[in-house]
Amino acid sequence: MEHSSSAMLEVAGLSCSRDDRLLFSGLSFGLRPGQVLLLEGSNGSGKTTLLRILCGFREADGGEIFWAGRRIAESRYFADMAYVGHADGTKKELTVLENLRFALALGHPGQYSIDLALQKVRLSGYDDSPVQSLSAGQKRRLSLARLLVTHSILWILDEPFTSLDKQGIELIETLMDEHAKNGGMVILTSHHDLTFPHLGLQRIHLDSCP
Ligand SMILES: Nc1ncnc2c1ncn2[C@@H]1O[C@H](COP(=O)(O)OP(=O)(O)OP(=O)(O)O)[C@@H](O)[C@H]1O
Repeated sequence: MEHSSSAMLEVAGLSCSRDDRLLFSGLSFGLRPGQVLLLEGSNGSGKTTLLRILCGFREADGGEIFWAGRRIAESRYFADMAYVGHADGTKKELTVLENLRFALALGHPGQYSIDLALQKVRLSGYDDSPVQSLSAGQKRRLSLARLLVTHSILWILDEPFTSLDKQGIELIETLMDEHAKNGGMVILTSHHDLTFPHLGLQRIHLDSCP
């Protein structure tokens, strides 16, 4: 099915209930290259659930999601999108380097080499460390390096600031800004406001949906 919109990602009339509790319905928004969308809402309002629907891990009860005018299942969406969730998506028994090589083998090369990405997230020198020996914040930095070594247009980030120190928070904001300026898109959840003046920042507050 073709869908005509100027947005690259178009969410149309999405609804979802869990345990007979309506989380959202008729949720519609569009995202264009260069835009960042911040999903806000209180605990249990459905932010993670919405992200999991956007990642294809969960079916919505109603509505459609389009990527470049096509239903996501009929598009390049899953090749163009990268998700960093609560679990970080790293393999704990592998080393930092092995994790990044693994990510690269599954995706297309991104803007950064592995060395540069490790420098960027300040994990240089940890190449041969097993992930299970890293701190929570270092694991989060590794999951960001994964985003940098592979090419994806849409980053979907669930609470990316968790476990990060002040410098780590600034790093994510800088990376998101660079990604958006390069024509990428970001959807993130956060209980903290962004401190960076992202151009094209959109907000959706799930407590006010429906
Ligand atoms: N595994 C699950 N099984 C059943 N219900 C769940 C499950 N996970 C979440 N829920 C319910 O779905 C609703 C939305 O949860 P969700 O995790 O999407 O909220 P959230 O906005 O991300 O919350 P938080 O800010 O606490 O991370 C909540 O009412 C929660 O109880």
